[in-house]
Amino acid sequence: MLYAVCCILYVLKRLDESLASREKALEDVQVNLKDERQKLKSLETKLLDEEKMRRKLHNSIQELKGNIRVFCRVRPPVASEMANHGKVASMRFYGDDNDKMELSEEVSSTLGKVTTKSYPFSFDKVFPPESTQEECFEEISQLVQSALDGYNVCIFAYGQTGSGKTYTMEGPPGAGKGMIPRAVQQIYQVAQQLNESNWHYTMEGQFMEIYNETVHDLLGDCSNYGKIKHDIRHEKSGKTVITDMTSVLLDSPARVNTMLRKASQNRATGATNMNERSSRSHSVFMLRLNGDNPVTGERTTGVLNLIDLAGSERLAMSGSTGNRLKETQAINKSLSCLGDVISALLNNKEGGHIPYRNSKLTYLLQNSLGGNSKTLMFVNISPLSEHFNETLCSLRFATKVNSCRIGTARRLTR
Ligand SMILES: Nc1ncnc2c1ncn2[C@@H]1O[C@H](COP(=O)(O)OP(=O)(O)OP(=O)(O)O)[C@@H](O)[C@H]1O
Repeated sequence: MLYAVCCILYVLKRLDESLASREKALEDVQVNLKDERQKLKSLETKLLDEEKMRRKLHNSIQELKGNIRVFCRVRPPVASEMANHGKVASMRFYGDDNDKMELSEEVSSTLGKVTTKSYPFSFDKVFPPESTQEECFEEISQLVQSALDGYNVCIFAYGQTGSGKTYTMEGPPGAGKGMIPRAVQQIYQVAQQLNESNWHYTMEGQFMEIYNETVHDLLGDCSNYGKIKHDIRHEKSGKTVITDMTSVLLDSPARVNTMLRKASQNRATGATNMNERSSRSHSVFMLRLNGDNPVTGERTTGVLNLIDLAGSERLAMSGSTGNRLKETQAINKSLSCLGDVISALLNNKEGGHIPYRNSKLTYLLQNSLGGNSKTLMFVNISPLSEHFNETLCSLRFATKVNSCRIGTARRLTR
């Protein structure tokens, strides 16, 4: 009996010891957990600080590069042009930063003496004919990042009909895909990474066309095309609202392809000849990026505008009548207003007048062409000799834009 009691006491003692050591282990685990939580919190704070610093540095770099930048892109000759014995103009590309080009032509004097006349140009970047879409996008991807960080960004393609504007902006599907699908893809990727710093993004896209100074919805019901009047309003918050314009929530990269297809369908509805129409209207893809950080309480709205402008060639006014004359006048007016706005920005003193209201295009882009925005212009040019004069005009217009340096961009916060 005594032996049994001793055994029970012994077992109880061992159990007691084991319990005590488990309690101690639990205590240790709790202390460790507290330490780990503290470490995690300080890492989170560090991550937030680093993200803030990244945004600040990124913006400083963009400002140093200039808030209006101009890239020149020369397309290669296409097969049909080569088959028709198209003559390629003499062009030279140089500069340590791939930022210079020279156009040359042979001119005959009245005495029959042939000399070479050269026209040198310098831009932020020059893309020769062999440049890929990937190379072009690499240069603009930093501006896409700025839109995510809450700045208004405007990227537009300027040039004569057939110079490669649509190819640059939308591009053929696959490896050649253009700036719009690449920008959306980058935004998805970066938005996912920024989730780790507690930033949550939503993206809404609108796609519109300005034809004859009238705004059309390219994402609405085809049967409504041209029947609804859309007004442009700028709210005090800096937001641009276009009334009754379809807005598409872009919650997966595949949506952008569906959206581009829909836009091209609508464009076809509005035109008897799609190519003809696309070169005589401006298309504007407006992507609004709303960022929300519940931890820091920060909210940002950035807008990325990608604009494929109407063909810039000087269309003969004489002989044009009816619709053609109206179209010609509308294109000439809006492109020259764009030049006027840029000149005004160039010469602007604080608070000076900028004639945004003189055309639908400049009014729509008001918040993306000024002190509160970053702007990039692709001037697309044809390589052919027969387009030499138009090419020269485009390069001169772009030079005017390039010498325009606008004020410091401010981030839009909601
Ligand atoms: N970088 C390029 N590489 C290969 N082909 C190109 C390139 N740029 C343009 N092209 C081709 O050149 C032709 C004209 O290009 P595109 O339609 O993009 O011109 P555009 O300036 O948009 O004309 P439009 O004003 O009529 O819309 C197309 O056949 C296009 O595929």
